Amino acid sequence: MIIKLFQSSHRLKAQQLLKKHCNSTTSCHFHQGEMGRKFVVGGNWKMNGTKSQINEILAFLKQGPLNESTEIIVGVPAIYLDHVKSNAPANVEVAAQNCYKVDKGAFTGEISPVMLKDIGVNWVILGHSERRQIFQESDELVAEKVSFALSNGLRVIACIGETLQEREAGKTEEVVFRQTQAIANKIKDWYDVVIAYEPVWAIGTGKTATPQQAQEVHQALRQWISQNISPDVANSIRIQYGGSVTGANAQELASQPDIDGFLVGGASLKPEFVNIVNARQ
Ligand SMILES: O=C(CO)COP(=O)(O)O
Repeated sequence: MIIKLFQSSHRLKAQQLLKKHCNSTTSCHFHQGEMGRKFVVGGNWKMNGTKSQINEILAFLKQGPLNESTEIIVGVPAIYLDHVKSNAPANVEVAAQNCYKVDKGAFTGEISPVMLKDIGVNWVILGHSERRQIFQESDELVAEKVSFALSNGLRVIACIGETLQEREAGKTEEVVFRQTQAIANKIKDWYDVVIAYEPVWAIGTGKTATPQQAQEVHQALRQWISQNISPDVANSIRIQYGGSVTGANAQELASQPDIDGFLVGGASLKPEFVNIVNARQ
């Protein structure tokens, strides 16, 4: 069962079971430090695609080839979730791009985690900077959504990241720690959370963070998580980088030790997404 959990991406759960196992036997060969984090690449389609364009994306995903050791998730506009869920290759998971913090009621235009689960969708992207900025979602609301989605059995890609102004004011770490703390205030278990670090200045601008800039933030965040949440969570949680990732820059970014995958916007609509999925050698 532990091995199965590892092969899926419930690594933290597996790690905790292993820890118990290691404490109860003297002949255990597993040690925490030996446990890698499964590379995870998400395609965030945002508000793009007609049914026929989506079928073209599904066709290149089917054609692949897609690295079997990478977990792949596509973030689909709500209206096409059911269609993509029914037509995506089996190794491609489907995510919503948002959901609300209650299960039903008078919330015109919203969708709930219960509805997502009902059509077989197991993932949701929450707190994307476009939700935070254009739709004024606060740290508090994002955290409430993360908590509610998790408690309904969804797995969450939780997005954080600083604006250009914040970076230039030297506030990058302060912002990403604050956004993560807001989530930490509302959840206990991080098994089903992937964090996407997406510097706002790199989103859709063609200005990718350099591998060093991204690694620096990922490493600082992991250290912060170790000190403020737990060393186990820090060791296990996957941190994706997002912001102008392309087939051309993915490989070098993927070689950084604290970059565990990507959340890809524009390039996830194109066949080069396959190269990004396969970027971790
Ligand atoms: O916002 C993003 C993914 O969520 C990144 O978008 P781009 O890859 O288009 O910069």
